[in-house]
Amino acid sequence: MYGMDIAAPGAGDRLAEILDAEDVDSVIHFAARKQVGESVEKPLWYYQQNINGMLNVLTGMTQSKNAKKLVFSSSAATYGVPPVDVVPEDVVPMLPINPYGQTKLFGEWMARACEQPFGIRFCALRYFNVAGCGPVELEDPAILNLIPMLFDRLKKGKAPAIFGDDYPTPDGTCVRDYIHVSDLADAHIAALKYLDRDERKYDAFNVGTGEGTSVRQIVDEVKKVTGLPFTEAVMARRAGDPPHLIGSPKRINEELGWHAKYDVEDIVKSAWDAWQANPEHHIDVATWKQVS
Ligand SMILES: O=c1ccn([C@@H]2O[C@H](COP(=O)(O)OP(=O)(O)O[C@H]3O[C@H](CO)[C@H](O)[C@H](O)[C@H]3O)[C@@H](O)[C@H]2O)c(=O)[nH]1
Repeated sequence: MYGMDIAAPGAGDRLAEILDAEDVDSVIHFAARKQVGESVEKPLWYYQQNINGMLNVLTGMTQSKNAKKLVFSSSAATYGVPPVDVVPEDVVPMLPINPYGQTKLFGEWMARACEQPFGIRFCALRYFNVAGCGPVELEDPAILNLIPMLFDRLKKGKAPAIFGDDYPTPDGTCVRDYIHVSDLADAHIAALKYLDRDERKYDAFNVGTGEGTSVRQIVDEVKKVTGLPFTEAVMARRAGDPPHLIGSPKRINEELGWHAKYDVEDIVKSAWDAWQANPEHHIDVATWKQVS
């Protein structure tokens, strides 16, 4: 294990040394800032973090002897507000509506530009909304996305928040395509195998299910799974949120042979099991009361 700030000056040179010392042939670049709302508040910091991070990863790879395969964590946020309900990879125009999505789209361009001159083999996985947990020991302790944010409010006895219910969607709340983190992990293995092929038709894949779930439906699932008798609160919209974002999995199904195995119930249940297994997060369901 090597620790480093991938966005810091000189990180590319240091990375090249590590890649060669360990004889690495493939890189999965996960390290980035990923909060849509925060990116709207701090755009320059997002550009600094995510673009410099990608620049340094590519610098390290181009300088190294063997590290020429790259799987990049891209995002559904690259699509902005797509003109179709279920978005395929080749939809145009791609117009991200927040700095986070812009950094991911630009990251794809940067990697693509390095293919021909440096022999980088690249593929972008455009994650839709990753949630849930595999083994409970691998819980993501960060409270940065909808399901952990709902649990966190419950832990504090507060009403879980719905950010806006006046969107042009069936129940007025934002619709997303939720993908289990274990399915996402499998998609990376499939992508690495794909990069071994000399003939590759595509370099970007949605990691989605083609199914949309609204924030209110997730809240209802949380009620069912936790058994907690809470009342949610509707708050103001959050800046930078598209009304709906659902990914077509057709390309990744056909080209990579990847299919999602888990549904939204599995996602919420596995997230809750991991939350409850963590002593710092655990909620005593029998005595729980909503205080505000
Ligand atoms: O307490 C909360 C938290 C979130 N939301 C809503 O729930 C939806 C999902 O929000 P998340 O923050 O969980 O996820 P995002 O859709 O904003 O973003 C996620 O998916 C994106 C792609 O769609 C990016 O990949 C990004 O990194 C990833 O966090 C949004 O409508 C958001 O407004 C609430 O209503 N209440």
